[in-house]
Amino acid sequence: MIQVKNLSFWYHEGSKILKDINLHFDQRSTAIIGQNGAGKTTFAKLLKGLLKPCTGDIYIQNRNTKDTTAAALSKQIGLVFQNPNDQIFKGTVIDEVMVGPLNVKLDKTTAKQNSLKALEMVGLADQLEENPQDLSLSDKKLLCIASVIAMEPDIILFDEPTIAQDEAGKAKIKRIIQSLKEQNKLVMTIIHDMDFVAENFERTIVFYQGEVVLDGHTREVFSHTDILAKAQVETPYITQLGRRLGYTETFLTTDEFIKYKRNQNTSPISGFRQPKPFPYTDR
Ligand SMILES: Nc1ncnc2c1ncn2[C@@H]1O[C@H](COP(=O)(O)OP(=O)(O)OP(=O)(O)O)[C@@H](O)[C@H]1O
Repeated sequence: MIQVKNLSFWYHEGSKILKDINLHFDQRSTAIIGQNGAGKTTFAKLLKGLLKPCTGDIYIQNRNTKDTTAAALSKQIGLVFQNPNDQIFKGTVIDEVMVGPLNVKLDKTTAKQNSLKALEMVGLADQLEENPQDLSLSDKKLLCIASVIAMEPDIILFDEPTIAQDEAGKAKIKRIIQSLKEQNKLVMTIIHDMDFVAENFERTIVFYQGEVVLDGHTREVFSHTDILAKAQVETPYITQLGRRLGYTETFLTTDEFIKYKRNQNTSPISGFRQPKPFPYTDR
């Protein structure tokens, strides 16, 4: 789906933001993580074609981003910005979502059908005539997701989808991501929410000071606590809890941890005594 070859990028000569990145993206859902300023958003803008490599090349479904524009790549790759206000221009929800499909030259009927389908998917189908500026921040983010989905790109890249979302909002985004995966889309995200990464993404890539320091299955990546600490990235809460309890396993979800505990007869922590069942009998 995407090939990144020897990519380097700088905004100002002499201060490299991305350093000789080589990556290949297949269908696996992928999270890109790393401390503030590691170069993640810059990388996303390069993938979308909004910035061009200073050296090296990026191929989106075999199209070199240097030979095309971000607008022309819209059928291949859609970027949902971190701040919805960067992406909202129209006076009604339905008009806002139709901007993208019309720009990629879909006829009006198909553009409307795609937009209604996308709004249904994000749960905003009953607010077609609302002014986007009157929506909550959480719904504005869902609107921006719908605007990208309506263009039907094969690759959807989210920048911090869970910011400003409460638990219900996160659950909605989880369902949207799941549904996109079922449609064989490549779903990628830049994100600081490690619990969300662990629960939803098969592959994780860690950026540190413009370089890729870890790349692999999410469980494997979160098992490298030493490299993650150096890259100033926390592991998910449940992974930390498992480690602090003395387990060598890398747990990714609470359900996994509970299942493991239920199947286990003895605690691996030396000297740890299982609590005696009630009523206590040794007094
Ligand atoms: N338009 C720009 N001009 C100059 N420098 C920039 C520009 N945009 C970003 N930078 C710098 O590039 C570096 C990487 O920024 P980038 O936003 O890509 O990091 P990030 O990993 O996405 O960070 P965060 O997690 O805080 O969003 C930072 O040092 C930032 O200050």
